[in-house]
Amino acid sequence: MDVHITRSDLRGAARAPPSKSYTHRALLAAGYSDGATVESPLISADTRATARAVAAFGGSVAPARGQAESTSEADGDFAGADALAVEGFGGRPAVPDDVIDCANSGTTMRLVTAAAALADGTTVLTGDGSLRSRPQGPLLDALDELGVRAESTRANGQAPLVVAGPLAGGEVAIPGDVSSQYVTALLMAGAVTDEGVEVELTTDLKSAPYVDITLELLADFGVEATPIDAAGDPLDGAAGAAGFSVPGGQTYEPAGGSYAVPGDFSSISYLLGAGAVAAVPGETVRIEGARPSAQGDAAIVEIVEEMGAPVDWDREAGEIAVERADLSGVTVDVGDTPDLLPTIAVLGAVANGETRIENCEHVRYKETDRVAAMAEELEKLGAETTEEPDVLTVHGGESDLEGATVDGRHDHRIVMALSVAALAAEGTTTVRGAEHVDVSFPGFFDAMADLGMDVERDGAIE
Ligand SMILES: O=C(O)C1=C[C@@H](OP(=O)(O)O)[C@@H](O)[C@H](O)C1
Ligand SMILES: C=C(OP(=O)(O)O)C(=O)O
Repeated sequence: MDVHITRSDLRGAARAPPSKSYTHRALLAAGYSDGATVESPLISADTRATARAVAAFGGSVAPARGQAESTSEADGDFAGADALAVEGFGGRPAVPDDVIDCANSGTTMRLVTAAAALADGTTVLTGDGSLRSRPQGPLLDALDELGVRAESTRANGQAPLVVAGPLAGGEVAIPGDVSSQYVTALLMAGAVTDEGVEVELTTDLKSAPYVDITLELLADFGVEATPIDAAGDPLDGAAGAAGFSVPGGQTYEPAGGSYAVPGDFSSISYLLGAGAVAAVPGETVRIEGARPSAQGDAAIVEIVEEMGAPVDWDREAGEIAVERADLSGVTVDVGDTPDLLPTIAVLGAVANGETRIENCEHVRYKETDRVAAMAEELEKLGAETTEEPDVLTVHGGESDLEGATVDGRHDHRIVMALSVAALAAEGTTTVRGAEHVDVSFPGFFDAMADLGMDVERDGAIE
């Protein structure tokens, strides 16, 4: 689907969709339990992939409330559901009847690979072309070190993957600079092994707040896991950890049998960015569903403020109000917040002066190489950029952005970030592949149109 966006001013309120990261973990944690309800889950292409995996392991996921009448439960679409009832597989995944298709979702593939290692038999995992090009090698090596058969069918560290358990637990070393999802995967599975798992990091951990999300969610499901320093002493959070320890033989069980998913700050970044570049002067764009949680991407609030836009975050009400302003360039380290890179790059293209996005090498291992994608697509809109292996510099203010046809690169975040850029570009911008917003923010264009974005959509949703 192409969308055609014409420069427009925004006003009013939008609701943040529920967090993708928390929804994946909550569905799988409920799968590891004897059953639980996941309240206000994100219903999207990626989280449906995790729901399918839970079902493949012998659990089930069904709408508990709010299911649209036109949607049958059996097709796993869950459209309109505002709670999902999960029947768990009780810590012992069954051997799946079929290949598990993780579609476009890296989180699903990593978390489900470690879950598959618990099964007494063989699981095969695959995904779409993007996912089959992303790195899985460090997780496969870790599982192999723990005595599980874990292979890439093409022997290139990429899916399709073959995993044959069962995993008993043990000690394992893994790099932390490719994906934090490997650590999350080992901790979630490690809790139900006989021996528990000790993970030693062989490099610094990137994307550390995502492991904090995992630790927070595990605690809410009654599961203990601890970041440790080099001496093996416990730490408060994942930042600076030398490793992690999760005792085995634990049971997943959320208090009261249910778990509520908070709003998604990566998704909020587009709404906030849109307000900062395109709110009607003197008015605000308001974002609801923005309660604090462990999400590192909440840093977008400070970044937008530092760039010069007035922002008011009422944490208790979970509401952020933003005004448009003349933005100035900033230097941001995205080691902890890789998913913010496309949004910050767009804000940098609209701002005056240079925006340096540092420590971003791991942002190249996502749905696409997002460093190169943003550098190249923003240039089509007239921005100047410089790309180094781990730094993206956007030279803002050189000239006004001009509408053009840009490629969303089959990547939801590139599509949404470029759509925000289009709000500030002269004339009309066409964003190709806009249907990919379905991965994390299916209602993105509806929310933007409600705020006043002049957007026309054409072509069937694939
Ligand atoms: O665990 C998670 O939910 C995620 C972790 C991050 O990936 P990496 O740890 O691979 O950087 C992030 O980019 C991804 O969107 C979601
Ligand atoms: C990289 C992302 O997700 P995943 O790793 O789950 O594909 C993302 O949502 O930006």
